[in-house]
Amino acid sequence: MRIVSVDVAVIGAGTAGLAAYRAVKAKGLTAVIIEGGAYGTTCARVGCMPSKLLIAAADAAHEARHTAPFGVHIDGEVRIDGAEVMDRVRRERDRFVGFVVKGVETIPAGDKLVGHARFIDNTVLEVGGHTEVHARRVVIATGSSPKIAASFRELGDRLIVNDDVFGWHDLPESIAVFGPGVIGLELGQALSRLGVRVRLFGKRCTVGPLTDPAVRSVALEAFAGEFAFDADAKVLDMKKDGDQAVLRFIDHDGREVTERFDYVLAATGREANVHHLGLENTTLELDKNGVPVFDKETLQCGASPVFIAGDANNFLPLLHEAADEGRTAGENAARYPDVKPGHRRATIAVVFSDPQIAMVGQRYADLEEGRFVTGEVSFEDQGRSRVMLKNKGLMHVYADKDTGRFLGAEWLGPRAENIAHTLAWACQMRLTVNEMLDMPFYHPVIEEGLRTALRDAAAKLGA
Ligand SMILES: Cc1cc2nc3c(=O)[nH]c(=O)nc-3n(C[C@H](O)[C@H](O)[C@H](O)COP(=O)(O)OP(=O)(O)OC[C@H]3O[C@@H](n4cnc5c(N)ncnc54)[C@H](O)[C@@H]3O)c2cc1C
Ligand SMILES: NC(=O)c1ccc[n+]([C@@H]2O[C@H](COP(=O)([O-])OP(=O)(O)OC[C@H]3O[C@@H](n4cnc5c(N)ncnc54)[C@H](O)[C@@H]3O)[C@@H](O)[C@H]2O)c1
Repeated sequence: MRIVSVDVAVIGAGTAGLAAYRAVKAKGLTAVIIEGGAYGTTCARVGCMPSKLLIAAADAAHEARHTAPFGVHIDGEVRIDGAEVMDRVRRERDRFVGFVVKGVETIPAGDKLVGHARFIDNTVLEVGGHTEVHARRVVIATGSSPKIAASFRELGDRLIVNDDVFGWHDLPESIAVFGPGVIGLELGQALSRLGVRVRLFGKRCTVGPLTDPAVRSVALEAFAGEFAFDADAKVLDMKKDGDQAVLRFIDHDGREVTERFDYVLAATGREANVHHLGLENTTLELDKNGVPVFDKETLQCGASPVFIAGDANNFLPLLHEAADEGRTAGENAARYPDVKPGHRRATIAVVFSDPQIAMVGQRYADLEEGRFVTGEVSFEDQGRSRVMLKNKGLMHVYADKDTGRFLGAEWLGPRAENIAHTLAWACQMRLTVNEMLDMPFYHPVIEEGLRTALRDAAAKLGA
């Protein structure tokens, strides 16, 4: 067994791990970055980027099919070539992965270790059965994986996860998607728009990350109006039969239905990759999910020299958060024991469905009852949205009853990815609703809808 001694060992060469490694090196310390899988990151390889590529193709198909209300007619069929769709997804995905891999190639060979890492104690790691790393500090940046209930295993090779979709060379005829969270909603709607027969099965009427019941019910109606979507499914049985999956379930009308699908996509949530890390060999305290208990500002696990960043800590599993947390964890690993809080931005999340879903600042579910007002706008009659025939959705903005400060928002509506940034910046700047209303609003734009919601909040504040 080879022995390597370094200041900091980083486990995982994803977005968080690479940021941590670079932060340590910038402080002039020695470091190794250990990767057990393929280089390229989850985001570029099987996450953000290939999913958005698939959605872009789906949007093109959808727009082409919906020109008639404008008096614009495409005479003839809108033809989707599944092989071409997947070819572009994989080609462009490989390009994005290539950029990441190029970056990894600039890391000196002596700083890279290939193999799965396991803790022997708090600061000694065994890597791939060939190397023992003695580090003064460790950063865990091992990402997350799909969480799949045992009942799905009956489906054998008909059961797939997001990673499998992006390896396809053609589109299937049909797919059952379990989990109307972020992944299930994005992929389910995209596949449906690309002509795949989709049925989306949910649990307890959740949709995306929404917690505001009114916004959620508008979202449920919008998506269920487009493709088969049972938000509170009662599945009786699922099994593999030849090269298909057979599902028996109770439909909306209470009837028992048996339906066959080419695949079942499990998008039922993700769990941190911490279970094969040998954490039982450390002194770290673990939470109920087996994740080390850590400080959300410094990312330090207890008082130990171990830090945890990105999806591995199960806190804010988003790309920009993984990059920020990686840097904080790396800087604090370098400074240990003199750790300090890293930069936390206002929270922002976008689901690239159509209409898009966005959440900024405090979630409705986390607001204190009686301490806030809700401003509302429906996009049904919002000028610009109606002009473009994108007039679906509902926005709720929340403001502090005493100070008038903007606290957060949840909504479903057109171009939410852009408005989310305006609102996240206002949130981080701790603006009041009146200060936001003092800002310019052009005409005619979707942001005028936001102004309506803010005016509604201002009226309720009595401001
Ligand atoms: C389908 C999908 C779509 C997404 N879309 C978006 C989006 O649009 N916007 C957004 O903000 N976020 C999105 N996300 C989330 C985003 O991709 C993740 O939050 C982010 O990639 C996490 O980065 P990370 O560095 O924590 O993990 P990763 O990039 O997964 O890196 C972890 C690395 O650790 C390695 N590893 C694990 N265990 C070990 C071990 N024991 N030893 C050595 N190496 C190990 C893994 O092989 C992996 O390379 C999406 C995710 C998915 C799945
Ligand atoms: N646009 C983006 O930013 C983006 C896109 C994709 C993923 N992500 C990240 O990845 C994370 C994981 O996404 P995800 O969609 O896997 O998880 P999720 O937690 O968002 O959704 C899981 C969904 O599965 C449902 N569910 C669980 N068990 C079920 C069952 N047996 N039957 C039916 N439904 C079931 C849950 O009720 C929930 O709605 C997200 O939280 C997000 O942070 C972000």
